[in-house]
Amino acid sequence: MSHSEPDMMNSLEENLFREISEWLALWHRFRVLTLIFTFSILIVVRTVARLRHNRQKLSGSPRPASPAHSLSSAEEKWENPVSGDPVSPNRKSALKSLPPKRVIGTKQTRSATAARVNGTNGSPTGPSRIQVLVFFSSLTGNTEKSATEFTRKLSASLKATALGSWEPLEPQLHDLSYIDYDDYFISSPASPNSHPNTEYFYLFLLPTYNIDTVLNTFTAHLQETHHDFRIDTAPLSSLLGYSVFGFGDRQGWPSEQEGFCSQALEVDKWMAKLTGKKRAFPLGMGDVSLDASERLDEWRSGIVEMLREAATNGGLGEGVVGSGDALESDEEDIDSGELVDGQTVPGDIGKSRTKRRRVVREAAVDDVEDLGRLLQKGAGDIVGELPNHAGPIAIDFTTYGKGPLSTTPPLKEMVPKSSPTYTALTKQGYTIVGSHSGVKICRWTKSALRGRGSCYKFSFYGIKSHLCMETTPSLSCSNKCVFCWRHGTNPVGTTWRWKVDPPEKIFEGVKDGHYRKIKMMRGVPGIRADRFAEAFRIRHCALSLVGEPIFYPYINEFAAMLHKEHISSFLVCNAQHPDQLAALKPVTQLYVSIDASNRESLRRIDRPLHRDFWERFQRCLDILREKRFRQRTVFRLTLVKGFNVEDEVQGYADLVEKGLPCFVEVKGVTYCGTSSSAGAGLTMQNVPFYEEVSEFVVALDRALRKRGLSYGIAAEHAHRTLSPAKEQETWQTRDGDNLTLASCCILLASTRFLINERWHTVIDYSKFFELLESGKEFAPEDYIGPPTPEWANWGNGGFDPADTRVYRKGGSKGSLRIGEGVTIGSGVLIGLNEDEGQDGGCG
Ligand SMILES: Cc1cc2nc3c(=O)[nH]c(=O)nc-3n(C[C@H](O)[C@H](O)[C@H](O)COP(=O)(O)O)c2cc1C
Ligand code: SF4
Repeated sequence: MSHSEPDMMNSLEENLFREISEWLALWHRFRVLTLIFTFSILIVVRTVARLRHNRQKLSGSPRPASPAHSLSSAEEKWENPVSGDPVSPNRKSALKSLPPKRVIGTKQTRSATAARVNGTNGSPTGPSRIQVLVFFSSLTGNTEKSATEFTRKLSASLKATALGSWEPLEPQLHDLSYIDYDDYFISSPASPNSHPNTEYFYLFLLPTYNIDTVLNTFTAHLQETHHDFRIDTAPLSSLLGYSVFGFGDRQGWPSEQEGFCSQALEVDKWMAKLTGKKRAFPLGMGDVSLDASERLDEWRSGIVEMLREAATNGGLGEGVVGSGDALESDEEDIDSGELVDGQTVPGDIGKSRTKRRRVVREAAVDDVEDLGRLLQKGAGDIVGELPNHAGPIAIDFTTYGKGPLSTTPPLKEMVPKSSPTYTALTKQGYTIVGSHSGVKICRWTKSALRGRGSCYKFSFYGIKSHLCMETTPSLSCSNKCVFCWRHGTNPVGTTWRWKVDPPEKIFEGVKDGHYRKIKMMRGVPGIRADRFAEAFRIRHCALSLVGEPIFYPYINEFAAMLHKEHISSFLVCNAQHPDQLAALKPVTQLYVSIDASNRESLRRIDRPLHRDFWERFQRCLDILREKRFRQRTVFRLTLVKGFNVEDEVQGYADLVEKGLPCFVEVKGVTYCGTSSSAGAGLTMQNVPFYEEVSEFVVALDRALRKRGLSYGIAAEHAHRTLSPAKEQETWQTRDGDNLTLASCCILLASTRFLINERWHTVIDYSKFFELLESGKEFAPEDYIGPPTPEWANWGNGGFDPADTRVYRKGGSKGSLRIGEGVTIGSGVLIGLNEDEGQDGGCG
C-alpha cells in the first residue's frame, strides 16, 4: 500500500514539530546552567586579555603627553619610554605584543659602576651624556612655576659648567600628574642605542599637602614598587642619583614634626630605597612664605657642583651610609640606628666595634719605647723637605735654651702611610694629612648638619658645629693620659724627631680632608641642605683633636693662615711645653688642660713622659696668667672619679688662683673602653654622673669665692642623664648617632664677662679679626659678643631651641653616665670614643 503525498507532508511536519518541542524542552530544562557556563567562559577570556594588556605596559606603552613636558620642544615624537629611542608605529605594535616582562634592577657594585662609567665592561666607550629629569607636582601652580624656572636655570648652569667628557642633555621637566609612573619608576631608563653611555639623574620638586593629592598616589606607587615581589627592591639603582626639594609653609606647619614638607621627606625616603640609597644631594626644603626661592637656588648650585664632581670622578664617589653607594644596605630609617661615621648597622655594632678594637690592638704603638726601634730600623729612610721654610731640623721642645743639636739624625715620617698607626687612625675616621697632621669631623658637626644641636661651644661661645673643623698639626704628644681616646695608637715622645711638613701643605690638606668628609655626608638621611651648603665655608678651627698642636714647629704660621681666612682658632695644649706656649701668638681662645690638682694625681692620670712634668705644668700656668689680658684663656678640667675629683676642689681652686683664666670649663671623662684605659685601671665607675659634675662645679665656685676670686657659674651644655636615684627625671637624647649619649660641660667664667648682670661668654669673631689685623695690642674684653643666650645659662640645659632634640625610640629609661658605653644586641659592651660620645678635643 502506498501513502498519498498529503499524508507524507503531514508526517514530516509532525516530526519537525516534535523535534523542536524536544529542543525547547531541553532548553527550558538546562537554560540556567547554559547561561552561567557561557558567562563564566566570557569572564575568564576577558580577564586573561586584560592581564596580558597590563603586563605589556611594563615594557612600553606610549607615554601620555605631559603639559609641562611639552615645554621642551625635544619631545615631539613618540619615544620608547624606557630607552628614549624613536619608535615607528609598526615597532609600537610589536612592543605591545611582547610577553609580560619581569623587571629586574641590578644592584650596582662599585666595580660595575666604574666599569660602566669607564666602558670597561664591554659596553661601548665614548663621552657620557647626563640626562636630568625634573619631576614636579603642583595644585595651585607655585611649584610648577618654580620648577619651570628651575629647569631653565639648571640648563644654563649645566651648559656653563665644565663637565669633562660628559655632555649635559637638555633637562626634561615632567608633571607627576600626567606621566605614567611605570615609565620611570619601575626600572631606570636605559640609555638609547644611539648613546649607550647616558646617565640618568632624577630631581623632584614637590609641595606638601595634608589633603589627598596626586602625591599620595605617587608615594603609594613608589611604596608598592618597593614591595612588589616581581620587582627587585632597588630597581632604580642604575640611576646616577636623585635628590628631592620640598616646598612647604611654616606658617601652618612650623616644624617637620608638625608636617612641614612631609611629602618631600616621604618621597626622599622611598627613592632612597628604590635607588639603593643613591641620594646624591641632601633633601632641600623651602618655606614658600619666607625663603623658598633662596633655598632652591642654593640647592641647584649644590646639584650642579655635585654633577661637576661626578663628571670629574666618573661617578658619585665615596659616601657614608645612605649617600649614593648602592652597596650600603642598612635600613634607610635613621631612627633604626645608623652610625653615620662608623658605617655600621645596628646588628653589626658589636661585631664592628670588636673588629675596630682588633685593628687597634694589632696596631703597633709608636710610643717612646718604640721610637728607638723605629729610628734604628728606619734611619736614613726619609728626609724632610720644607720648601719656603728653614729646612728639616730635629727640634727638641723639651730642653731649655739649648743650641741646635750637633748631630742631626736623619728624619723619618711620624706616621708613614705604611705604618699600623696610619691604618688604625684612618680606620677611626681620621684623614692623615702629610706625615704628622690629622683632621676628622666630630659627631657634633654631623648632628648640627641634621639640625639636631651643636656642641657646647655653640652654647658658650657661638660656634656652630657644622662650620667647625677639628684638626691637629701634630698627632704626637708627650703624655699617655688614661682617658685618652687615641687607643694608644698615636706616636708619643718628648722631642720632635720627625720630618716637618710645611704649614701650607697642612692647611690645604686639612681643609680638603674636612670638606671631603662633609661631602660624604650628603646622602645621610636628615641632612639639612641649607646647613650642608653653609658647611663648605669653615669658620672655626678646634686645634684639639689628638696630640699636641704646639708640638708642631710652625704652629704660629699655621694659626696665621687660619686667621687670614677668618677662621677662628681654639687651641688646646696639655701644659707640658712652656717654651712653645710662651712663644705662641694670640689665638681666639687658648686652652690648657688641667687634668689634676696635684703632682701625684697628674702623674697617675696623664702618665707624662717628662720627668719634670709638674714644673712644666706650673710654668704653663704662669704663662697663661701673663696672657690673660691679651687673649681669652681657659682651664679645661676633665673629671675622672677616683682619680681627680674627690678632695681636689681646693687644689683646683689653688690652680685657678695661680693661672687666673678667663674661663674654667668642667666636663666629665668619657670612657673609651680601650685596653689602654683598662690597663690604667679606668672603668665605667670612673665616669661621673651629671649631678656629680654639677656638685663639683658648685663646690669649686664656692671655693673660688672664699678666696675672693671673682668667678661665677655662667653656662652649661647638659645632655644630661641622672643617677638611678633620680631616674624618674631621666631623659635621654640621641644626637645624630645611633647611641644614646650623655654629655655635659659646665662653664665657670671670670666676672670680667659679667656685664650688667648678664654673662657675656659669646665671642664677636669679626671684631677679633679686625683687632688682629689692626696690628695693635688688644684684650679679651675687646671682642666680647652678645650676651650668652638665655637657654644656655646655668640651669637652663644649654640646648638651642631652634634645633630639634631627638629622643631615642624605645630607649631604655635607665641612667647612662657621661659618655657611657651601652649594651646592645648580643650583649657586647661598647665603649665610646670621646669624639663620638663627648665634646671632642683632647684633655
Ligand atoms: C590645603 C593645603 C594643605 C597644605 N598642607 C601643607 C602641609 O601639610 N605641610 C606643608 O609644609 N605645607 C602645606 N601646604 C602648603 C603648600 O605646600 C604650599 O602652599 C605649596 O607652595 C603649594 O604648592 P603648589 O602651589 O605648587 O600646589 C598646604 C597648602 C594647602 C593649600
Ligand atoms: S666638639 Fe670640637 S670639633 Fe666638634 S664641633 Fe665642637 S668644637 Fe668643633
